[in-house]
Amino acid sequence: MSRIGWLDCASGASGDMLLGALVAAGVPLDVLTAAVDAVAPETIRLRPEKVVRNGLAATLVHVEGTDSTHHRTWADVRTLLDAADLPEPVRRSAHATFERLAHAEARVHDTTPEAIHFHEVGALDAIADVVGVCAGLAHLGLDRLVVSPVAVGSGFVRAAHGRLPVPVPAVVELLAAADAPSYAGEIDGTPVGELCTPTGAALLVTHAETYGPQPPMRVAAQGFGAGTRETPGRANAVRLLVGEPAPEVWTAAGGSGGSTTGPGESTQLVVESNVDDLDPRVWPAVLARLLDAGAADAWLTPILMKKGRPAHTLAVLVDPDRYDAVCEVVFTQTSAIGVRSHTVRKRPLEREFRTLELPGGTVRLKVATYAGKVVNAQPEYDDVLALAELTGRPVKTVLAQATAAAQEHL
Ligand SMILES: O=C([S-])c1cc(C(=O)S)c[n+]([C@@H]2O[C@H](COP(=O)(O)O)[C@@H](O)[C@H]2O)c1
Ligand code: NI
Repeated sequence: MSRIGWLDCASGASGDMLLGALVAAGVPLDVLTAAVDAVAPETIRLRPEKVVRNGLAATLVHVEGTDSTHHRTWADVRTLLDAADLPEPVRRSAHATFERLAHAEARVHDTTPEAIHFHEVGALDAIADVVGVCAGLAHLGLDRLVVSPVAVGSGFVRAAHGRLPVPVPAVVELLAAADAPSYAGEIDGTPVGELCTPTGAALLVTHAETYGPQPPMRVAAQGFGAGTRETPGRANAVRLLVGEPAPEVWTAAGGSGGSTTGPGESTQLVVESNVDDLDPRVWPAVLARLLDAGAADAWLTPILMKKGRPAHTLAVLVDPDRYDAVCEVVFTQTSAIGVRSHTVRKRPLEREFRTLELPGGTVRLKVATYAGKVVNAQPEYDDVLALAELTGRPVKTVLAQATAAAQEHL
């Protein structure tokens, strides 16, 4: 089963906030501690605390310990990571995170990555943040991580470099190099300080596959990772959602993208597969089972496939909540070994059934209205057939009578 994650960075992100979000979303603390112990044995301790940020329950991970070295070069950090007993994927992503930090710092200070002296971000606790987050994300085994546009903050912050404007230059460089969208995240135009730190930004851009709103997903876990500060008017926390990807859904809210909606419009999926090796006698049963499984419609289109093979495209129109049931029918009743799907907008006319009184019995009439006027009135063919059989009259005669009677409803 594939897994995806979404990071909601509406209050920014830092290394310890991301650690908190991972723990809150269900990553065992031991996973993070093992990675931290590998780079800083007996020096750094992770202590989770349940806190409330603006009314929301969140996890604050305290990164505690002492570290007298505050000026590590990128080479020093690399040596530390290389010497650590870390799983290879964790080491690789920690490397990549610091490499991005080194390149960002080099651009800020107009020097080379190798010449960079990390200050705060080179301290052991920051290195622990990085390996802890890399280990936590590796543990989740996500197929993709989507990151929201990042609130970076505004105003000024005091750091080893002195008073820095927010977003701090390293954060700007990190996000710019990854083409990641960001914004101040101010409330009512009031400067909010530093919401996204360089370590947070480096971790985001190293792990993000793409940036944007929450992708369609079935959420299995939600975790808020708290920052140390309490910020008025917002929960100072980064949020992680973990779940299963869901088919893309078109939102019927209208507005964005110039979409217009009509009465009764809904989003549906068209699920398709090209099939060239099913005995054609089986298809009617397949279509019937798809309708039984909740499909709104199911049909076949003859096609000529690669290598000149005659085949059919099976297409199924279905509500997103019946998608799984339809896939089950396709996979168990046909020889298809995969399906593709896309979202479509469905606009139905209002319709109702009326009854036609005909010689020997009744036939249902399906009446469709548009803008309050009847635009279509069609006798139900199954009823016509049944009445023809019941009365022993030709089907064409009953159909002609029903069609004539339907005219009065138009
Ligand atoms: O350590 C370094 S080199 C550093 C660079 C910058 C620049 O933007 S340049 C900013 N800071 C500030 O340090 C603290 C801690 O950052 P973490 O990423 O370790 O959380 C933070 O306020 C940064 O803005 C450090
Ligand atoms: Ni710096």
